[in-house]
Amino acid sequence: MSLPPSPVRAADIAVRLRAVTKVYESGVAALGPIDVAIGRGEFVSLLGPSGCGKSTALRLIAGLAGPSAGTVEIAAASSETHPGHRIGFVFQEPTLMPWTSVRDNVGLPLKLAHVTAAEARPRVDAALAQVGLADFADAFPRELSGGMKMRASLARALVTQPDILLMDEPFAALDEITRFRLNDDLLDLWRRLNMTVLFVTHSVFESVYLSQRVLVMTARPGRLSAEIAIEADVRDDVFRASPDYAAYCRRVSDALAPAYTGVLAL
Ligand SMILES: Nc1ncnc2c1ncn2[C@@H]1O[C@H](COP(=O)(O)OP(=O)(O)OP(=O)(O)O)[C@@H](O)[C@H]1O
Repeated sequence: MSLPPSPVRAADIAVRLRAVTKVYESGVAALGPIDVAIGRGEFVSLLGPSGCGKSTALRLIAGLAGPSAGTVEIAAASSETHPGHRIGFVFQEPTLMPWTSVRDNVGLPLKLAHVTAAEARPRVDAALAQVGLADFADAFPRELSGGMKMRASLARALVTQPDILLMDEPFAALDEITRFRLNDDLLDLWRRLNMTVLFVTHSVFESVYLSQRVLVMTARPGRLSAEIAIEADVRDDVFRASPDYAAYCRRVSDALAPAYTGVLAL
């Protein structure tokens, strides 16, 4: 089903996909056609069944792969608020180098960009402080809990001061309490750092809690089937327990249900 034009105004668009499709060399039609616009500073979740092309969509936006058809447009960053990279990427696995410290892991993107050690040090310290890991700079990944590893992975994405943060099911492997805490910390970072966030998740509850807009995808090849605005200014335990939250979760679940029709029979 094609959606009506996005409510996002053209001048405020950070990411726009026009008629994007992705067919892998294996012949798998993974995505699209898909048309979507993400506003500057928006927090948008992408929700859909396993294998519907969510990660593919993120990879196309990050430029890690090219579309088979259509265009992916990334707006220029505001150089004042985001002097660094355009895009940061947080993967489902923390993918930290086990043989070196948290500090070196977080500083890797700067090292790869040939930033001097003296210049990198305060930026790494700032990123670690942003995710609450200031006291663990010299620790090794094996000394960190799952949630702390994910914080380190988040810091590694933030160290380049991206204005678009792509997150691919980052909290899926964490226990619920840790996940809730990271959800709150992520929202806090999003507000403070003025980032555009595109967040992939399987969780209806997580998508409603975090997002201003939830984009629901069909089964593969993933297309957008619904777009649900979550109109709640405050996201906290009160919101999580509210009738509004439950109603939004119901709406998103209902929108998602058709995508699973037939999937279990495959
Ligand atoms: N590099 C690749 N080469 C061939 N096929 C691929 C490649 N990457 C992904 N696919 C296929 O494309 C489809 C979409 O994959 P993708 O990882 O984008 O889905 P997803 O929605 O993120 O899945 P999940 O929720 O399980 O992580 C799947 O059928 C997958 O097997």
